[in-house]
Amino acid sequence: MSTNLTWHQHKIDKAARSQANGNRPFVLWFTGLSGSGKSTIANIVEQKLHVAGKSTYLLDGDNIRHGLCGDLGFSDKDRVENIRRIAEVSKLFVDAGVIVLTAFISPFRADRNAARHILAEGEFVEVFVDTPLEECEKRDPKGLYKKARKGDIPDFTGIGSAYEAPTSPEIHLTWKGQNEITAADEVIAQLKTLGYLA
Ligand SMILES: Nc1ncnc2c1ncn2[C@@H]1O[C@H](COP(=O)(O)OS(=O)(=O)O)[C@@H](OP(=O)(O)O)[C@H]1O
Ligand SMILES: Nc1ncnc2c1ncn2[C@@H]1O[C@H](COP(=O)(O)OP(=O)(O)O)[C@@H](O)[C@H]1O
Repeated sequence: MSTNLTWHQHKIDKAARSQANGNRPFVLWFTGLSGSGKSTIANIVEQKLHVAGKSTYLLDGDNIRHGLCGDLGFSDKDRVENIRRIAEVSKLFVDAGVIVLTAFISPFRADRNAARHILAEGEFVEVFVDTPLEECEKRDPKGLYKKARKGDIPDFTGIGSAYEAPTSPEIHLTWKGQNEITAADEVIAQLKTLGYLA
């Protein structure tokens, strides 16, 4: 616990940086099972935002676990800390006036809610990539479900570790056989409806 600290108010603030960037900054928080399509869809959404002239940054599970969260594993405790750090980093990017996309399983409801409260009101947009376990397991892009079924990854999400589905996400992508481009288009359309994009 750090003590004897004083918060510094800088002359250039979030509003000034957002205006310079021409963005309303917020976090687009993708959650879903491994293989549900978080990274794939977030990548396409980021490309679309970039082409539209927005400042963006995509924080992706596997990448962040190579650096910032390289000391964390997949115990419940480590996943809680993983999500807390991602939320704090997202907050810094939002403060910089950037649209942040995050692609983490973020399996626990309480942690996603905690992340929401680390951001200011209206800055957290939860996107539930609702792809059934059977489909994720069929895709198995990294062969991890096969390993988990063999017992080699005992705490794998959806098999030996829980995934708590969001109850009221801002955007709910229910997979019904549509491809990733259609899913990304739906995210952009919903962001417009919700007033995040013009
Ligand atoms: N035990 C276990 N459970 C789930 N996932 C595992 C596990 N071990 C390794 N992986 C790989 O790590 C990626 C998930 O990392 P995250 O940081 O998103 O996980 S979490 O939000 O902290 O639960 C996840 O990536 P995605 O498939 O992109 O979701 C896996 O590639
Ligand atoms: N509708 C879809 N949406 C997203 N990904 C899809 C879809 N259909 C097939 N895929 C494939 O499923 C895999 C999803 O992997 P990934 O995006 O890494 O998921 P996650 O980040 O949730 O683990 C990719 O190989 C992608 O090409």
